[in-house]
Amino acid sequence: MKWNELTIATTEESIEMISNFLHEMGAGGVSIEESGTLNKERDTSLGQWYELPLNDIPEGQAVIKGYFPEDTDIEEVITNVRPRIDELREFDIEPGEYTISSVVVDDEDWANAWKQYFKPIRVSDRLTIKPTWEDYTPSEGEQIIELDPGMAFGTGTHPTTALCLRTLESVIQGGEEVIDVGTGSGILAIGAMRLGAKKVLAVDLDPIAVTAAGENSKLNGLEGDIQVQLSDLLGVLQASAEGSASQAINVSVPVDVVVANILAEIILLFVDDVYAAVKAGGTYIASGIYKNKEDDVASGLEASGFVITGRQRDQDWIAFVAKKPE
Ligand SMILES: C[S@@+](CC[C@H](N)C(=O)[O-])C[C@H]1O[C@@H](n2cnc3c(N)ncnc32)[C@H](O)[C@@H]1O
Repeated sequence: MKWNELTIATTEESIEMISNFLHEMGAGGVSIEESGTLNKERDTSLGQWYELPLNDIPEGQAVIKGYFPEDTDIEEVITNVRPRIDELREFDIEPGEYTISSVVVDDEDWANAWKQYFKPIRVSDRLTIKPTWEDYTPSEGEQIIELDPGMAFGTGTHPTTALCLRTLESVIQGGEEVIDVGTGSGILAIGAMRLGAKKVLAVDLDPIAVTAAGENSKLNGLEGDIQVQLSDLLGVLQASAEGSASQAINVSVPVDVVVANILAEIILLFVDDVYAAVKAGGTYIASGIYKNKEDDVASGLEASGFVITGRQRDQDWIAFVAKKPE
């Protein structure tokens, strides 16, 4: 298979936002090269994976590459991404005199290259993410999330994912029913099960993610407990209530916990639907929120009736823990 490789040369401070834009616009993967990557801690890095710099990248600069399926209208992606990059200046993020270019590459050129940098990561007290191709012996009490993210988002290296896993660890007591919205590789659904949840309904709008999450659930022997559905946000719940869903869902709504690692704009779009889908006393973990949207999301959560009980932070990202009052 061939891919459109879209390369954006910009500043290090723009990496987080531009990587997210590329994911949102349908990139199957994003890679990042920046100056001095060799000296940086890999488990606190942003983006899907980091490459060692092949060229000399000047201090403070970065090269971000997004990989789009061959049939993508790449000119349209470029047209759409430019104003979003320019807008970063309004949030005090300076993308510099960035450049954008694209070439068509073969699958093999990139699809496997990143694997050598994806190593087992202890992401929280109890959870370790282990790539399928790595050998790893867990210590006592350590729970393993076996993962081959393929082209779906969710290796665990992104702060927004790590925040969700750490928060799930404090929220899941055992026996909960959970909905994971925007499951990507299925990493949060598997994490929730490893922490003691009873069942997870995992949804994503992207068919690549649905396939990856299904395969990863199987890899972990959890295909009977995690149901993966193609759904626009919580649309599947409505379809299920109306009797038009393709199959019965595996959780009883309202559920104990909803977790969503999606950008702030989307979190705000469906906050009332989440409120309806969570039990009184239940928890909503809302992640994917960049610092400039913190106040908007807090207001949106409170306006829908949630009480914010925690804000976890990692770098410039925030995950909210919100409770539905009893
Ligand atoms: C930031 S990734 C999170 C992946 C994984 N849950 C994690 O924490 O690493 C966001 C995911 O949300 C999915 N997504 C975006 N918009 C969506 C929507 N409207 N409905 C369902 N999923 C959506 C994307 O396809 C992507 O897999």
